[in-house]
Amino acid sequence: MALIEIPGAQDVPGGATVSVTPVDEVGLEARAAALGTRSIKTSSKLAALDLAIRCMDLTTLEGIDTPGKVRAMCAKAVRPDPAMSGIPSVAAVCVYPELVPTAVDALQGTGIHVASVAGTFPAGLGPLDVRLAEIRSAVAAGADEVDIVLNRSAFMAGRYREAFDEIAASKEACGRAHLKVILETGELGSYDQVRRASMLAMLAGADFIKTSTGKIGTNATPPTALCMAEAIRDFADQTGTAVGLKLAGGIRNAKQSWQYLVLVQETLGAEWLTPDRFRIGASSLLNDVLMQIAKLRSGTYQRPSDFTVD
Ligand SMILES: O=C[C@H](O)COP(=O)(O)O
Repeated sequence: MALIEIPGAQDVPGGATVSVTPVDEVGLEARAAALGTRSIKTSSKLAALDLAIRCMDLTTLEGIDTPGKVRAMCAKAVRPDPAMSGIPSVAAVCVYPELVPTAVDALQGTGIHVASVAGTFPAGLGPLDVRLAEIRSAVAAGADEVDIVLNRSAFMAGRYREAFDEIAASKEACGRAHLKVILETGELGSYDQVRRASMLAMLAGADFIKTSTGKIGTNATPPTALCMAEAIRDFADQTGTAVGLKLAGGIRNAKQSWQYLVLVQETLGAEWLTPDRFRIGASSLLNDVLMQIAKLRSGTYQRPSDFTVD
């Protein structure tokens, strides 16, 4: 059982030195595959899809995003399908800092959170003072949640203290806003590194750990999600602190979302299946979830053209 060696980590309020056990790659992939084949009853599927919407960060992170596009997305976040009764609102919308004021204005009074990718997303390699200023500015504009990217350059070079200190500084810059730390697991190279990065981010103060930016070829995968969920479980066991899990990148269909819900329930328990502890970040998932709900309710498929664009 190896320890992350972060000088002074014991001084982090509420923190402790956290052990990092090596990951059994074969066993992890086998467990993730087995969880993915669990059959779910129709009534449970409807409940799972309702939960997937309530835990969704409806996202647009394109260079061509406009206030008009964000306003339309916010309307969909509040009422995902005005034609169907009983469809909940999503948990949050996620936008670039530039568009936070638009989202805040559009969502006023709805209870839907505004999340923003601050800190020179998606590389997260701008000067630290620039990254921290961007975080403060997004929060000042009304962001409730900030998604930053782990400094993989420092982490992969073994400069754990630097990566840790940057997350801790970002947490401080967030003030009242919640901090999500994107590990960009597709670039970390091994499950051991995913587990180490998860532990480091949690120890540094992350409120959520998140798989991916959605900007590289490898996004959230079931084994990676399982690896992070197990790290969260072990961190909670060792420190008493419950950190949330956000799965993001390439989650496009309802089946993926209920498979991930099963994985989280089986690993972390039902108490993690709330928007406070679980999120799915997605730009193109909501319509498939709505289509599956309509199909399960009526027995027939609707056409994609019956829904507004995600
Ligand atoms: O944080 C969320 C991701 O950027 C969304 O990725 P996606 O566009 O593949 O759904």
